[in-house]
Amino acid sequence: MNWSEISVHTTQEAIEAVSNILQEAGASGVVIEDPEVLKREWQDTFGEIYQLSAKDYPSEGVIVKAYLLASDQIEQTVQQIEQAIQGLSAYGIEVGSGAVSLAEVQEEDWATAWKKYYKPVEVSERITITPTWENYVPEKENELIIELDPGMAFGTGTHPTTVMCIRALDEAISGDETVIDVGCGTGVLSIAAAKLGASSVRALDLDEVAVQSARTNVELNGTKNTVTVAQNNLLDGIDGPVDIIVANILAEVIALFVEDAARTLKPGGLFITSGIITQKEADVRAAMEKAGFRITDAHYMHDMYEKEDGSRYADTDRVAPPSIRDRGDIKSGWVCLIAQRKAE
Ligand SMILES: C[S@@+](CC[C@H](N)C(=O)[O-])C[C@H]1O[C@@H](n2cnc3c(N)ncnc32)[C@H](O)[C@@H]1O
Repeated sequence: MNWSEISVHTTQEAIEAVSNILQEAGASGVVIEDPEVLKREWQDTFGEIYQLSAKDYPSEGVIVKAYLLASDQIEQTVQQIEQAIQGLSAYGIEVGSGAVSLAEVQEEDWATAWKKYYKPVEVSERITITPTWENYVPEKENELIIELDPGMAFGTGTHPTTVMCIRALDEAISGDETVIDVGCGTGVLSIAAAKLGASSVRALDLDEVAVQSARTNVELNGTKNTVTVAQNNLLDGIDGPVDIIVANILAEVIALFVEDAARTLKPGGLFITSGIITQKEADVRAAMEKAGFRITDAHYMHDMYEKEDGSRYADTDRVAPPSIRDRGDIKSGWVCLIAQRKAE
């Protein structure tokens, strides 16, 4: 399989905004080549492993890279990306040259590109995710480690939506819960649920590549006795009742199975959903309430905020300060909704 690698030469300030544009164009993630980060944190610690050299990073500015399946439409997509990037200056975002370049990569190169920039990250109170090729040593007592090799499936564990789901699982699981993970990707949420203490987890995905990847990662993490992986469309043919359903999937897809989720959960059970952009939050809330859920909590991670003067800025911490959230002027970002099935 061939992939198109789209590289954008831009500024630190524009990273989040450019990443958003690339994701809207269909990329499931981005790689950021930032010489400051590479020089400061990586060369000393990981230099030998990653074998970084000057050609790996730009001499000035930042390169944001994304990968899309090669297609006849790619030139057109690149033009749209260029226009969207130039349009950012209208929001007060300095994009630098904003130059966009295109290259073809083979599947093997793609895997290598991700591996180079993926490092251990503490995603929740108890869970740290580390790539399989890192020799990570736990830094605190009771730290739970998930080792992942994402390969071609979605789910390095570091996307804001995945992080919010893991945090919600960390809060919800105290021991012996039964869990279903709809759209498991690499299996990261299922493995997290098992490590946190769930007694049984069903990991489901429609995509064969994801199913294979999840199986590999479940085994790698020693969670095979707790997690079963299967190819399945949403909750079709799946029986409950279970304590928790987690689904990091687009809002439009959540709407398709919200009633099945209610059917498959125990009364009082939790439906943890992310993959919802803020603009779709109200629709998902309405669908959940109609299906018999009560929304008990909502978490947000944002890519961009609007200042009072109307200009926009990217938030590098990716967490909305309450002052901004309360003013309701968030323009783009992700939501994680936690809903409880009402007792009958
Ligand atoms: C955003 S990824 C989430 C992966 C992982 N759970 C995580 O949080 O990182 C969404 C996943 O949903 C899967 N998916 C999409 N539509 C689906 C469907 N109709 N039934 C089952 N899985 C689906 C995709 O293949 C993909 O792996």
